[in-house]
Amino acid sequence: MQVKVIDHPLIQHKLSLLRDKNTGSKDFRELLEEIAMLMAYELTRNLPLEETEIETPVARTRCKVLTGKKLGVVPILRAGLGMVNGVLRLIPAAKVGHVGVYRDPETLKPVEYYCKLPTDVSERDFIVIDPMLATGGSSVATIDMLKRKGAKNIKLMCLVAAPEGVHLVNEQHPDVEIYTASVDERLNDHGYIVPGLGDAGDRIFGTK
Ligand SMILES: O=P(O)(O)OC[C@H]1O[C@H](OP(=O)(O)OP(=O)(O)O)[C@H](O)[C@@H]1O
Ligand SMILES: O=c1cc[nH]c(=O)[nH]1
Ligand SMILES: [Mg+2]
Repeated sequence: MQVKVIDHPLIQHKLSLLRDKNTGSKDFRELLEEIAMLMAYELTRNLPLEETEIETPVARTRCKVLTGKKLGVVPILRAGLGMVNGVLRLIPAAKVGHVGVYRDPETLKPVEYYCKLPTDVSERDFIVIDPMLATGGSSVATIDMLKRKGAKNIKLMCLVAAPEGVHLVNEQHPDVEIYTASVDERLNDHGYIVPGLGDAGDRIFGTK
């Protein structure tokens, strides 16, 4: 199983608060955004730097700045929207694409309904974001879509993953690195992650 678990104490603490069924939508949204920002810090660890020369109030010096590599963030609607602002706080120059995929509650298969990406897809590195990686169907469908449009370098960032979803993404897209705050035990008979945190979209938007 190829997956990077980000086990920073701040992320783990906030994730535990998110899992609690008594956490309401307002706190859920705030915590999710904070965790997304902390996870983005880890995902961007290897961004390329270049040297430049600047003048401090004291002396001229050489120092490092980002090369300006083009990045794209792609939330999977709806629940992925809850992570966008956290990621953009660290990489504000990233363009945001949107992919609409929902999981049919009977078949658990992904249903695609929207796709709007930056025009220069093939020039960007992408981070696909969604709090939940359950069967993996929605993430695989989104990555398929991005690759069909020309994306070559994609990372997947989710909050909670099931082993089943990690295996499917590894199998279908072995080049895509998965980052998560937790690999949980399993899926239940309805395809929900156990222990998980319930339906992420409904908890963010208060729809249930
Ligand atoms: O790995 P999978 O088995 O595909 O399940 C995960 C997907 O399910 C949830 O979305 P949902 O279908 O509930 O849509 P929503 O975000 O609009 O609520 C979640 O946000 C993922 O996109
Ligand atoms: O546990 C799960 C599985 C799919 N989608 C969710 O929102 N939660
Ligand atoms: Mg949902």
